[in-house]
Amino acid sequence: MPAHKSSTTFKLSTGASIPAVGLGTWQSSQSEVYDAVLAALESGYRHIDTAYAYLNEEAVGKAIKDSGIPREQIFVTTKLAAVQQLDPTSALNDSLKRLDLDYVDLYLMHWPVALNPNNKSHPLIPILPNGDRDVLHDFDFIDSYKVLQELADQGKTKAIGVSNFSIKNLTRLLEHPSTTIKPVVNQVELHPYLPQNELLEFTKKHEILLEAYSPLGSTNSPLLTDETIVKIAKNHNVSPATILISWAVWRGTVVLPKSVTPSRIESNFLVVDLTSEEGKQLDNIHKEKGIKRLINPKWSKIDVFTEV
Ligand SMILES: NC(=O)C1=CN([C@@H]2O[C@H](COP(=O)(O)OP(=O)(O)OC[C@H]3O[C@@H](n4cnc5c(N)ncnc54)[C@H](OP(=O)(O)O)[C@@H]3O)[C@@H](O)[C@H]2O)C=CC1
Ligand SMILES: O=C1Nc2ccccc2C1=O
Repeated sequence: MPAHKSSTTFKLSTGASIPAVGLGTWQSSQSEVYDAVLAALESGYRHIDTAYAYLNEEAVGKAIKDSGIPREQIFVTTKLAAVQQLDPTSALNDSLKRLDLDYVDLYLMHWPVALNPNNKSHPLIPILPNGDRDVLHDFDFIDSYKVLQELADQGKTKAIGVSNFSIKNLTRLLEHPSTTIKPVVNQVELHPYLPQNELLEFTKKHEILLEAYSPLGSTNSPLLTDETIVKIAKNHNVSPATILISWAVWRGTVVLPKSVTPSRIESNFLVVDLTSEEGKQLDNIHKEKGIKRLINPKWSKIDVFTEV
């Protein structure tokens, strides 16, 4: 089949459906994101990924409303920022107000880390005089996850999940006696230079869906000129981005390409059917190129991606 609009949905462990391709909105300003969300919804997207930390929830919500598409047909995710970890209830209430929605479909803990909300040096990333992030080292993500469960019980979010969780942190969360609602997804960086094979196997076993962030390699991506990806794209007469998005869906992960460019928003909603040979070639790129993690903020002494 030639390139076609994505119609794949996955099932969350709650039973709800989630469209495989969603629009990413990190680094999309309020004015850009309004047009981007409208263009995406017009192209057929029904899944938008935002976060308090992206400072664009108002415009995302306004575009959803102005699109005229019934609310229940759009899957909306927002996230609890590190600086909000001590009060998830107020954080979600405030996000819902900014989005002008009664509920979100998915609320994610953005990072397994808390930053000091009383340090006013920066509204999102407070820093200490030595320049380190003002991390609350006594914080335990188990405590804020308990509150996320209450928010799900209250219906303010249809589902809860996590982001940037390692196997070690997921295991601890799943095994903790206070965990009564499993996270439905783990949103992590995922592309051929960081295929996350062990995490994918682990999450499949636990019925947790992986969501691929920075699937195109984020800003100034080396993936878009990678010779294997370019060759497969030429075979299908599509852009390298379409191959990266198709590969993510082929592996059974949600994929969240960001764009504020109308033509890219439209083409990023297209997928092609990869042959198993092409899928394997994409799976194997990291063996030659090495593993490259693009997003790894410094959380003072904490390395959120360390497995030991
Ligand atoms: N949970 C988390 O911690 C994180 C979540 N995310 C989520 O994942 C989303 C995607 O990740 P992100 O880091 O934004 O990066 P992406 O991998 O989606 O890449 C976005 C970049 O690629 C460009 N681009 C988009 N489409 C194409 C195309 N078809 N051809 C060439 N270039 C293209 C965009 O430019 P332009 O916009 O100018 O078109 C932008 O510069 C985020 O927006 C956010 O929603 C991201 C990082 C961390
Ligand atoms: O969504 C995010 N994108 C990022 C990029 C760099 C550091 C943190 C983040 C996010 O939380």
